[in-house]
Amino acid sequence: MIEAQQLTKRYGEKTAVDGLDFDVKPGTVTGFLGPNGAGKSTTMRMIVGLDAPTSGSVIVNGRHYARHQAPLQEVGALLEAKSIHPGRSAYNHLLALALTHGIPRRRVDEVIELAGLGTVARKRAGAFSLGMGQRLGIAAALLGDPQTVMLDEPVNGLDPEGVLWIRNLLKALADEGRTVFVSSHLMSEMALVADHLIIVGRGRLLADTTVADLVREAGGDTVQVAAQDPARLREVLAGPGVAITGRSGSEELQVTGLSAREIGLKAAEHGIALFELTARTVSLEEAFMNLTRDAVEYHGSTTVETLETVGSNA
Ligand SMILES: Nc1ncnc2c1ncn2[C@@H]1O[C@H](COP(=O)(O)OP(=O)(O)OP(=O)(O)O)[C@@H](O)[C@H]1O
Repeated sequence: MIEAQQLTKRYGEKTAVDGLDFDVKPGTVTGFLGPNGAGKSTTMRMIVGLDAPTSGSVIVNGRHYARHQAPLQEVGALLEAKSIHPGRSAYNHLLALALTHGIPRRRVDEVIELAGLGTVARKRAGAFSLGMGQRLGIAAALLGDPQTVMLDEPVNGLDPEGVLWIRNLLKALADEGRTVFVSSHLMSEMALVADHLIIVGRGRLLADTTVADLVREAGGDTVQVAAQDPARLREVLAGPGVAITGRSGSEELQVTGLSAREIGLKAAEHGIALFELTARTVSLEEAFMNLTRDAVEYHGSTTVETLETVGSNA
């Protein structure tokens, strides 16, 4: 469990993290999202005591990181991959970490196996590809068999097989009851792996929600309908949990609370002709863009609207 209370970090004039309150709970994968410069890495650094908060606090498994007697056995973190002596082998790197933290030697072999590094474990880490370096960083994070695992951009540099491996690993860690906190810019990946999301922008909390709720709030469960007799269709669709909007005089309606299939069946039952029946799918990426549009620190020259137009023509 990670608990942040009014967590704040200022660097001179710059407020990198601004009064964050959130809990990361065990047993689920929690995604940590935000545009570039939103304060994710600074928050993660404060969680493991690499940066001190200007005010507020963050505790892991009930204590400040530095107060844990065996921190590697409490929190495993991947913050910067490849912060490894380039001349040392992966095995020796992990062994040195294990020996200095009271972790048995056999655990080194276990995490090497777990991270799929068996064939390269005796090679110099300096010659590792980005993906191998990520795997080694993850092996190091898991070395202490920690209750809380925190990974900053773990899929960065991994090939498709590696991405799948990470996805399964994160889910398995959460299924074992661990707290899993993971940042990524890859929304499609987050949609597949995370149950819960903490979203920040300009250091502030923008959302603490589930993937499903975020997508739903962005209009992800709306069905667009065009009918010959929209007034009659409104009557037959009305019911608990169903919301229908549409301009008066227009044959188009937007319906939430019913699937396209349910609407089609009801319309057929009452002999109402439909001209359109389209389930609106909103990706996590679109929902994220809607939420963070005003919090993006580094704007490119291409607007979201342009991207969407290009996408729909493709
Ligand atoms: N040591 C520092 N000194 C001054 N400013 C810093 C320092 N570290 C971070 N910042 C600033 O704090 C803000 C938050 O940075 P941070 O790296 O935490 O964001 P992030 O969400 O991890 O970004 P990214 O997605 O690009 O990795 C940025 O504006 C950054 O420039």
